[in-house]
Amino acid sequence: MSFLAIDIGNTRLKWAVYASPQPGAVLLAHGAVFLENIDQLAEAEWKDLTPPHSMLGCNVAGDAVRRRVEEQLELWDLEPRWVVSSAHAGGVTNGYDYPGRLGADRFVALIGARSHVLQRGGDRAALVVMVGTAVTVDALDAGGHFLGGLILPGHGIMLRALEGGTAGLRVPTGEVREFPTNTSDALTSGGTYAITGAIERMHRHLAKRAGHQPYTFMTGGAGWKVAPTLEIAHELLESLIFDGMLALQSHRLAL
Ligand SMILES: Nc1ncnc2c1ncn2[C@@H]1O[C@H](COP(=O)(O)OP(=O)(O)OP(=O)(O)O)[C@@H](O)[C@H]1O
Ligand SMILES: CC(C)(CO)[C@@H](O)C(=O)NCCC(=O)O
Ligand SMILES: [K+]
Repeated sequence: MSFLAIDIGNTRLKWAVYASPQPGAVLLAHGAVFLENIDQLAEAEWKDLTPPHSMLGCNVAGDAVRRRVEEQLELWDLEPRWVVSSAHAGGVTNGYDYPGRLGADRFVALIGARSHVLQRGGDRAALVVMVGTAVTVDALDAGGHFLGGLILPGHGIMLRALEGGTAGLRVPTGEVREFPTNTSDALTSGGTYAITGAIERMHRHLAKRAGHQPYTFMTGGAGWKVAPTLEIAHELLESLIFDGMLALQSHRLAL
């Protein structure tokens, strides 16, 4: 019973097909396309796939994009289903003031993180970091309660904002340096340390609240760029959102 998981971010759509809708299922195929190219999925990347039996998606790119993806899904006899953040699902209790307003990608990543914590024995808090178009840094306590989190601009948005708002900051990508001595390095280092600084700060908040060192799980297209500069122990879990969707789907089927 193959299962298609779709993660629509603000820059790219990521998809993966698993042999079954269960955590740890075998990955059969996967891909990523920029949102500009999603109207070609059915005639390109998805054309020769074995038709999946079920699907679940999470979308933070708006209803128009979701509808365009649903058109592509007409290739198969599937009921499109999309995650909506709620007060409680997949072992996570959502502490947002208005639970439905939490980005579905954040909710699903928290559910994925919770399933990783449970696999490792349970009783530990987790910091869930997603480095994509935007960066989110979300805190999960040892009981699976989402305590709250940060949203900040990703690297690309920070650079574009600086380029757009100034006359002298249109320069090539630089290197991360402790003491940058040119504009390129100053911008690249500023963006990277803004992100790692926020992560390290939230890690302190969560360690203090939990009374122990939390796990730190990092995911997202630009996670690998941040990882070398991050001064706390962490794990890159590229498939965290898909792990969350597998956990959600298996919970749903078990009900
Ligand atoms: N070499 C780079 N220099 C600066 N910014 C970059 C670079 N590569 C990627 N980015 C930016 O990092 C952000 C995230 O990249 P990417 O699209 O790979 O992540 P993503 O997880 O697919 O994002 P989303 O889920 O939000 O669509 C984008 O805003 C992109 O512009
Ligand atoms: C913050 C992003 C853009 C990260 O992808 C997404 O989760 C989103 O649009 N969230 C909605 C607002 C919120 O989570 O509070
Ligand atoms: K995302």
